[in-house]
Amino acid sequence: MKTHTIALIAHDGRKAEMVGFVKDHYDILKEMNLIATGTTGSYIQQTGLEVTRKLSGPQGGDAQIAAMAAEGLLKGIIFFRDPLGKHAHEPDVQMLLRICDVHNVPLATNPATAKYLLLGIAKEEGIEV
Ligand SMILES: O=C(CO)COP(=O)(O)O
Repeated sequence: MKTHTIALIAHDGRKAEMVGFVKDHYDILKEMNLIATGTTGSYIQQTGLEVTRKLSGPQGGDAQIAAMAAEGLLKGIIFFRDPLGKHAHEPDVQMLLRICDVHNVPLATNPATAKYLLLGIAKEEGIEV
């Protein structure tokens, strides 16, 4: 049974990067329960991975994932933010980042860090990589 859940989120300007990252780390990710914001999740599903989709970010998806982090339900979050874009739901984005720090939830905001996050979780959980 998969006991480790991670959340995947990407802003529009970084969705292609997220899909590439997911394809590159398919074998580790398929051993984990995946949660994603709505649109990011539909892209990830196209790679063949199973993912539970929450609401789209602007509709409250970041807030739903933050709630899961606060409840201790997530091993980590990979959130490829667009550092150059402006978002109507920026307060939700900031809230998610803050909740990760409050509850010491591993958070990666770029592929280089996300790789180490996945490798760390895999090692801790005894997943062969
Ligand atoms: O807006 C997002 C994160 O803040 C992502 O939401 P979507 O995956 O629905 O595009």
